[in-house]
Amino acid sequence: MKIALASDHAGYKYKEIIKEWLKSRGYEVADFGTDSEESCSYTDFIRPAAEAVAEGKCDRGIVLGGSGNGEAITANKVRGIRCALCWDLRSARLSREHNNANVLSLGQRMMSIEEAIEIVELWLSTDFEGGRHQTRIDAIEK
Ligand SMILES: O=C[C@H](O)[C@H](O)[C@H](O)COP(=O)(O)O
Repeated sequence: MKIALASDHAGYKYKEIIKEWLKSRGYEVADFGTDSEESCSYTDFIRPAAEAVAEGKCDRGIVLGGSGNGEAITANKVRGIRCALCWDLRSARLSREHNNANVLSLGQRMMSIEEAIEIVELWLSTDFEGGRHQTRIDAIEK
């Protein structure tokens, strides 16, 4: 599975750690930046990552910022993206089971790196339930 990864300066540290974690677990990673903790606009990095998922060049996306809010808002502007801002294991699990989220947004200022990796691991391994939830996703896409 190929993961599009992106952050702004406020999510950079976690992005780098999560990148190595993903590679160690056999995931292919496309890193869309940013490449340092120098202040920047998350839109420049998150949008191309979301587009890569929407275009099928990557299977899933993970975006990071200080809160994850602006990153989720940006990703969700791209048609076909269902980006979920997750803050714990339950929100991550439900974003897959009910929403078939194809992009995960996390806030580096909101959780420890251990919590972030636990969330990533669960999010990547949880399947969509389909059924009544697919009907709702179809309505969103229309
Ligand atoms: O929602 C946006 C993200 O959390 C950004 O990472 C955050 O706004 C960046 O803030 P600052 O420029 O103060 O580091």
